[in-house]
Amino acid sequence: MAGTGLPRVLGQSAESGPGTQATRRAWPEGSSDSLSSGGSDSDESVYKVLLLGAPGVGKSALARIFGGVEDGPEAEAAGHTYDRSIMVDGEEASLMVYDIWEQDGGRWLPGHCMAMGDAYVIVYSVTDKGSFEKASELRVQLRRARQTDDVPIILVGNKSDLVRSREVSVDEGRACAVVFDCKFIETSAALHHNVQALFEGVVRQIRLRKDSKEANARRQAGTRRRESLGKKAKRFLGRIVARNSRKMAFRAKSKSCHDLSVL
Ligand SMILES: Nc1nc2c(ncn2[C@@H]2O[C@H](COP(=O)(O)OP(=O)(O)OP(=O)(O)O)[C@@H](O)[C@H]2O)c(=O)[nH]1
Repeated sequence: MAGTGLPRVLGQSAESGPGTQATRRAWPEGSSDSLSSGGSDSDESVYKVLLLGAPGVGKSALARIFGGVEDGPEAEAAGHTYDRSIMVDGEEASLMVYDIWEQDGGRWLPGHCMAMGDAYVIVYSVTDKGSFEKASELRVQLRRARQTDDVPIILVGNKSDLVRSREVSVDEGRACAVVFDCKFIETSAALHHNVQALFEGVVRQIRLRKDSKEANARRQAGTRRRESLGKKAKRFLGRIVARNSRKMAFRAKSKSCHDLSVL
């Protein structure tokens, strides 16, 4: 991502609370994502994503990369909330990423943080076993706080570039994700490795649940409409063509925790 310069600030969000500043940006040029000048600003269409994790694991570093904010004075000015639209699977998604966990002297209450997210990214550092244990605790807390909600949770092992000081293996991270029924990815904020995949994965996980809920509701209501043979054939072909689309992903049965494009 380096070398492309800072993306243009496209707008400010009214959602940012006192002490925070939201920036709306787009992935830099040359990225596989399309640039966007921001989608709808209505609350329902903006997915709230909260970063949780022990201090120093790289939450802010990941959030800043998402927000397109470089380290330095601009990072200080950017605050803790980043608002941005990204294209995922040909469809625009607006995300509000909150890096507010245990920030601003505890102004943001943990209970509030646990209640407000449409998705959660629990970060630990692969160089810090303690932060890995903390991630498990947070997962348990989150499960308690959102018992009835099927809210997407992605466990992130950050600092994967620090190979020599690694304390948590990939297998341990993956096993933890399987036990806690969440998704898993390793990232390096320092190298910008997998950061884009992480946030795209967040969008896919939110969409998959939405699709799943809608399908269940339709089934329960018994409103499956009868389709003509032509329509059925068209739909079938459409599915084959859109193999990588979220609709196909939704149908995929895999429970693989490291594949962020399936449930
Ligand atoms: N080598 C390496 N260093 C990283 C990485 N991510 C973050 N860091 C460094 O780790 C330190 C802590 O990063 P932050 O992003 O401030 O961590 P945080 O989780 O937001 O910390 P708190 O604000 O205290 O909760 C900084 O010096 C970062 O430069 C990474 O992927 N690799």
